[in-house]
Amino acid sequence: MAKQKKEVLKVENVGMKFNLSQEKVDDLKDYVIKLLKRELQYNEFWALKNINFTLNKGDRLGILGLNGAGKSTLLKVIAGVLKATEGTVTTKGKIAPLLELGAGFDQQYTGRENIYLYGAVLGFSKKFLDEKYEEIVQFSELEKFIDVPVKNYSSGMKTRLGFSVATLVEPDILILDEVLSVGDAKFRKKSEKKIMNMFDKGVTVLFVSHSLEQVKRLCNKAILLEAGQIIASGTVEEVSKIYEEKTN
Ligand SMILES: Nc1ncnc2c1ncn2[C@@H]1O[C@H](COP(=O)(O)OP(=O)(O)OP(=O)(O)O)[C@@H](O)[C@H]1O
Repeated sequence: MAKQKKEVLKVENVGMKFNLSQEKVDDLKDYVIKLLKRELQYNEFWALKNINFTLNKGDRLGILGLNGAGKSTLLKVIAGVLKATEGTVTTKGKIAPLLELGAGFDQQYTGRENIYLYGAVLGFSKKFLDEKYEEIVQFSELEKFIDVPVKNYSSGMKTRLGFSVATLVEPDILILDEVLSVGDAKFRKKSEKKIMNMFDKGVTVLFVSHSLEQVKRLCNKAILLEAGQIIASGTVEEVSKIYEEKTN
């Protein structure tokens, strides 16, 4: 008997609309005045339209597309960072969104304080973070800098700290936006290993990368986005062939 496939993600008719302001607004006062006088002109812009797909446990989906195709927006909608204008996203289990790592840090606070702040945002309790604190610091290799305000960190250091907190628990769905291409070579290897371990345990992955080689190596399925719509989906081999033809 065929093994029952367990559906963990369902994206149905998702659309995301942004309002692009057409004019330059100099400051908040200017904005409020223009708003009251109804002088603000917006261009409606659909960054995603009619997005439909499902993923089963253990699927690893590569999301391909040129700049501005809607890849990051799609990941943010699935992660719950953005609310879709229309359609629904249904997920089962824990999600670890590795998006813009370190972007949510408070620059004035130290690395130590940000571990607790960011950890709380990800839903971890103080007790859990106390228990995992040493592990986080060790993985990030920021022992010497942990009591320094994050504003004095390099972007790679922030990413390392963000990655170490975000991967504390094994998720059911892992959302990766270019994270494997940041940090130095040493940390890249280490983070890729940690993620590979999650793969072995059957995590479901959504992966955006401009490295086709990386997508082919890590994913089994793929979709190709163009101007916010899925124009191809299938195995990673099929879809990357179409993508390569389009970009050559
Ligand atoms: N907050 C926002 N407000 C207005 N427009 C936005 C916003 N976020 C994204 N967009 C627009 O939505 C479109 C899709 O952007 P997105 O970042 O998802 O593309 P992408 O495929 O990830 O591109 P890249 O490969 O450059 O990272 C772009 O045209 C972008 O300008």
